[in-house]
Amino acid sequence: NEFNKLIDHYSKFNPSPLSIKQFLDFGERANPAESFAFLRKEVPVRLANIMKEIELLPPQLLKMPSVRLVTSWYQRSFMEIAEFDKLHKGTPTDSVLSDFTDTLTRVRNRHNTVVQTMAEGVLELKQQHKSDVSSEHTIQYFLDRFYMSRISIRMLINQHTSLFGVQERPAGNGRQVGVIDPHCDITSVCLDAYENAKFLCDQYYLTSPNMILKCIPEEPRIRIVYVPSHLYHILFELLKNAMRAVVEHHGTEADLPDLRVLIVEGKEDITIKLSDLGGGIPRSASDLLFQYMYSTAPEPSSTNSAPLAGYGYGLPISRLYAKYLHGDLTVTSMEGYGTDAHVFIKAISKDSHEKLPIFNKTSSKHYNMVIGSNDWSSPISGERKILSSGII
Ligand SMILES: N#Cc1c[nH]c2ncccc12
Repeated sequence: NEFNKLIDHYSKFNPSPLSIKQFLDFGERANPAESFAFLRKEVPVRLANIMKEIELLPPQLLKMPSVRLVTSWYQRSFMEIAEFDKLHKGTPTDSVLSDFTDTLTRVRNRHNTVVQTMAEGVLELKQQHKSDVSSEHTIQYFLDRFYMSRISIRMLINQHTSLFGVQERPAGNGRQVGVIDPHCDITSVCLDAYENAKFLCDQYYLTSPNMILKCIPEEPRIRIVYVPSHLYHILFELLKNAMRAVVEHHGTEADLPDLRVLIVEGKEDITIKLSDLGGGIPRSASDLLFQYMYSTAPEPSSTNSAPLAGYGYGLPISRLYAKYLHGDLTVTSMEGYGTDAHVFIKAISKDSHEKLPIFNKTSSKHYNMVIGSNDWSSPISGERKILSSGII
């Protein structure tokens, strides 16, 4: 039908990753018509690419009420924006431009609860079906790409609406270009995140660890071209987890060991190390911190759910924010001692391009991949070999 033909049409195009420099140039030129000309095609292309992957999900997940709801939001948003691409070729009038910006705002608001709604879908699946290794792999692979796609589309929308939208949002220090700060001061974002995580920690535990922050070099202050709200999200999540570990390991009456944050400016990478003496977790558990299937647990009752409770989806999503501009996030624990989290950010803005999922044969292979038998020994000895022709 018309809808599927449109999805197939736009999914044939690869998403076009923008560099931070291009975002800045778009912003400094402040030309809404140029932004419109790019977005009216690029947003449907990115939506169609991820919608083709949604179709490849295990049927039992697709049937979940929450997943059906999210899928309906994507379909409606795709049609609304593809409409502009179809109807308004050439230079847009002012009213078309303001309608487009309003539509982008409506789309962004429609999708505000996508993360928790998908988590509910994963929970529904876990409660109705016994999860197996290959569907866990498929869901992990899909959700990383699905949430990365969502981060990238919301970035495009936020950049356009903050530059050209009616509600003047003079965010940040007034020198921001849209949602980007060309001189983002890492130390001040870190102090903001610490103050807010400390507030939550004090509110729940009536105590919280101090933070010692060190920069190398100390002067001049380390600044990057970055999206402050992304950096804040990452650091807030890591600081909450570190505080929770320290208070729960030492107890609320103890003299708590400080959190230590070290920010180092290298030629290629800027690294933020966040160390705590919160007793760490065993290696067997540290991979699980980033597993969506593992991190999805029934919501604890609202009364006793500690604001720092659970690791939820905060860590996997924080890692995606770091990866979005070709950085990374790792968590390394020494059980019985504490944990180091590292956030890696590209130091050179010309190395900062969006990292986007692409729907193609390679990505499709992940959805019908059956995890074969083990090619490494496991504790159970004497396992029989299984060949395609049967048991030997
Ligand atoms: N992110 C993060 C963490 C930072 N410290 C931690 N301790 C135990 C488990 C997770 C963490």
